[in-house]
Amino acid sequence: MRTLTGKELAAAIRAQTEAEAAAGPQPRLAVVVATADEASLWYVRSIAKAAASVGIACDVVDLGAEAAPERIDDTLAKLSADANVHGVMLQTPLPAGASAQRLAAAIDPRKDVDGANPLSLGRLAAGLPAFAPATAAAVLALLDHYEVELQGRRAVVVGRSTVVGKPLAHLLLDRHATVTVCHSRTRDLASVTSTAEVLVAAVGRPALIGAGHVAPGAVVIDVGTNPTDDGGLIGDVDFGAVAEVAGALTPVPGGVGPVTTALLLRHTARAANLP
Ligand SMILES: Nc1nc(=O)c2c([nH]1)NC[C@@H]1CN(c3ccc(C(=O)N[C@@H](CCC(=O)O)C(=O)O)cc3)C=[N+]21
Repeated sequence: MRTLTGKELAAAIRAQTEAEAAAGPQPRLAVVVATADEASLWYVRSIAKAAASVGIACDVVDLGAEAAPERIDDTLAKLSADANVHGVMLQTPLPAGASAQRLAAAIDPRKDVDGANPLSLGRLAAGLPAFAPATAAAVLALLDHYEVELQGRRAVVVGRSTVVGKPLAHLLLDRHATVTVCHSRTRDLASVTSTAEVLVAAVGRPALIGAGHVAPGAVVIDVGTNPTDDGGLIGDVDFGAVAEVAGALTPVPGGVGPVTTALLLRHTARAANLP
């Protein structure tokens, strides 16, 4: 079984991004936060730290966990109109009553470095240039890095979220995989996931995918980052059990996560260099 780690790939992407960022005016990323969620705030700190390391300016705009949707909308619109800001990201989760899908429409698609605006998702589906959500892009980057063939192969995505499952299905289709998307209402999940040559778990349920869900030799990508009670992190895949069956598997932590952060910064550098 091959362990597909993301750390080296993330470092390589950051090195490239540092060079791209140095080629023009300093790229600037604005991260809008309206949550007290610990995992989410951890991600924001790690984005800020990684941005600094590659020469990208990062403004964290914290509106507080009680922020009204109108205030979030207004902030996204102002940042989108600010010529000094090249990338705008709205962190999730959001306060009750605020919809990420609705609010993301206020992000200028040219600055939409986490692919959250519905226009970005539509463009992605239509095969037009757009920023893909960094997490979905990270799955493809890992598969490419480890030279996993996609053309003509059966890919199964578990999870249909707007940030991962749906955009990822389009990215995989674009690469000529045969794609099936499963979700909470899928009957007999294991019978579907067992047909996968490439299996991606992106649901947010700790250890949902066990040995019985995986075909021998399959490539398994674990997108889940579920916090544990002891302050650790566990994926959607039962690593120990699936490692006995799979041909290759990404670890959590140290798999998709670091590549996600690196790609968000790459997108920001590219947004800054758009003609
Ligand atoms: N609009 C939006 N886009 C997101 O992409 C988004 C979001 N909101 N809200 C929160 C989640 C969470 N998320 C993570 C990204 C990287 C790691 C990551 O790099 N984790 C490290 C380990 C961290 C540790 O050890 O605690 C790793 O996997 O190696 C984790 C979690 C992106 N999210």
